[in-house]
Amino acid sequence: MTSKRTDYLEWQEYFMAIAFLAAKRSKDPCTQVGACIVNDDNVIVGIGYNGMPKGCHDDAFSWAKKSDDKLENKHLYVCHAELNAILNKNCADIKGCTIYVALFPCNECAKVIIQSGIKEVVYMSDKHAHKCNTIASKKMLDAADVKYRQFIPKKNKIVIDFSEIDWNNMSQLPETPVKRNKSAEEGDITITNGCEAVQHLQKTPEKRLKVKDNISIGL
Ligand SMILES: Nc1ccn([C@H]2C[C@H](O)[C@@H](COP(=O)(O)O)O2)c(=O)n1
Repeated sequence: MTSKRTDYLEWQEYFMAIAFLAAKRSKDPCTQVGACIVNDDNVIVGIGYNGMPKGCHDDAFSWAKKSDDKLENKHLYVCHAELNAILNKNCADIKGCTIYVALFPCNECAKVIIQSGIKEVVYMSDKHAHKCNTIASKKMLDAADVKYRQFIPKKNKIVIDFSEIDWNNMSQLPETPVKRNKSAEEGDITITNGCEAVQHLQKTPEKRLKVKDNISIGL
């Protein structure tokens, strides 16, 4: 029996990665934030990123942070990722859910989180911990018994490679790097990792059988 793969994403990695992927949609030139809301069955019930309200076009409103013209500062207008994730909810209510968010929620988001019934915040960065709005946020979350904890990922990067879907069963090649144990012959390849072998196979399909038969394993 072929066992399942072992390098799949764990739930928390997956949810935080969804939050980070959503952040890729943000037009904020300085800070892109994403949020992902999950219920007790590990079902995603809301996703959001920081952006201007509907109808307030991204090119019509300034993304400035410290403009002399106070009305040019984005903070007056931008909807935070947590707010958008809550407003984007795809179910009647999100009571008892967990929100995964890249940055610790500000005081305004804490209000919405509390009022929505979310019971836990999982965050990556608390870089504004010293600021009043974060201190106030924690004061309210604590008073409302909304738990919060930092997520420390096992891996710093998750790569989404769209070409992966095209791999055939040849991608089930040995995962550990192997080296050639004899002089290279035409068509031979050394598997330095399954990816390279698969890419080579895809480029030279006429050699597929030859290369497959002659793939060197071991040292
Ligand atoms: N928990 C958070 C914190 C921040 N944001 C958004 C709001 C702004 O677009 C940006 C913060 O601005 P900056 O750090 O550049 O002053 O990040 C959010 O959505 N959720």
